[in-house]
Amino acid sequence: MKVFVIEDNPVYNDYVCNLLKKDSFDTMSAYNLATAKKLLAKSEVDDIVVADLRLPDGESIELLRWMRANDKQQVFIVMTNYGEVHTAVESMKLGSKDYIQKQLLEDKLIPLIRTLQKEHEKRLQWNIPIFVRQGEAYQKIKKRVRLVATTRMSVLILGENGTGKEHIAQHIHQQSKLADKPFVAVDCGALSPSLIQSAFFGHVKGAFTGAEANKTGYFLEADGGTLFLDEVGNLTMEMQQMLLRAIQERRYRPVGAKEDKTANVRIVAATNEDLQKAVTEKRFRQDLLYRLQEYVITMPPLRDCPEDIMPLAEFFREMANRELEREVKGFAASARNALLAHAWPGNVRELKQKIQTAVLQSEGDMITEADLELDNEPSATSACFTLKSGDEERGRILRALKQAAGNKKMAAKILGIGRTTLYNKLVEYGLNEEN
Ligand SMILES: Nc1ncnc2c1ncn2[C@@H]1O[C@H](COP(=O)(O)OP(=O)(O)OP(=O)(O)O)[C@@H](O)[C@H]1O
Repeated sequence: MKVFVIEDNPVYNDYVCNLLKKDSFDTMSAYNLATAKKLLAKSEVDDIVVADLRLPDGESIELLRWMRANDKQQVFIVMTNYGEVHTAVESMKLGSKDYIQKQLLEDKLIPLIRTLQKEHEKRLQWNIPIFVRQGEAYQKIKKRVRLVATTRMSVLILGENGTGKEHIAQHIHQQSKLADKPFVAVDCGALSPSLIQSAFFGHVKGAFTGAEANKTGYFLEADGGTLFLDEVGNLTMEMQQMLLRAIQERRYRPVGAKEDKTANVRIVAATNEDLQKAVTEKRFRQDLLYRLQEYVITMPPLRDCPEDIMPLAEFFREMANRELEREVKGFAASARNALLAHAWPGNVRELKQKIQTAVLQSEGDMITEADLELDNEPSATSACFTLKSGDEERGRILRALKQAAGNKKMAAKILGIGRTTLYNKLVEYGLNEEN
């Protein structure tokens, strides 16, 4: 998946691309409509276009029209300045997905793209095969899933973006007694604050302007089954209060209704945020957090599961071969090393994307390091090698050494730390002799 940035000001174009690259998105730039059309001729269905409203050779709405006329249905986001919102809204009638004010771009662009990406994944979700990971950390998670699945306890799944939290939520549902009932996933970050109450609880006809018929909310849709609250840290305080009541008292009231309904769902929530910190900052209710975290499952970042990287990569290679009708047979040694050394800030999602791109670009039987387009500088995420307990840190170092077959330079790269730091840690943990 790539993001096409169409913006005539080169400095601003670079700024947008860098913002996206920092979050491990691939980008392509165009500075006018003509080049944009040329680039888009080779776009994939899951690509996204972010375009300035006005370009030197026309308006980006023209580009959108051209795309739709040429059966290019990619998501289109318009960037606007103050005062241009009206035209942007017009563009949405033509099928652009959203618009974003340039003044708010830094905060809004990445969350918006993530939401759109997830919507795309969701449309494909039920066709997606899942690889059963065998790594040590993952085995522990499977055990925790098994233990909690058959209870009615609320589960909070923690972990960085792309670690597979939603899959775990689905496993919990599938292994529960509610498996034949619905699993409803809600992206709490994507809901408009003005409609959120109705989205969760539904509304009755005439409850507010535009409420032309009764609407079923997520609670009723998931009745008897599992309600999965993704990015739960993004809920407004008001919504948190209503959710707490629904969970605690098992009752909720549809907007405009005269009576309560019974809430009969099991709640599984996920977040990549430190919710305890959000509580301290008064952005999240402590009482709701207690309710959500009756049982906690923490997904490790992919860089902490080096033994899973190659099996997952092989799995995604085969998937990509099937989807793209290619016959790429494996990975060259340098590509393997690069995969193992990369810090994977975007976790499994990033690995999947990189492999898909590599399969597409590969010219021979084997994927090369260049096909992967990895930037192997230790990333900001991997650099924060701050571990809570010595045992955990020791374990991570041992796993990295095992994965790197004892090569300390490679192990340091996998851990995202310098070689000197690794040597110091080996001495500290008495590992310098055995390794
Ligand atoms: N074991 C696996 N086998 C196959 N694909 C996987 C596996 N784990 C994760 N993925 C893929 O990685 C991507 C991210 O997974 P998922 O949406 O579950 O992560 P997440 O932690 O919920 O992400 P976010 O925090 O962004 O919501 C999806 O495309 C998913 O299909």
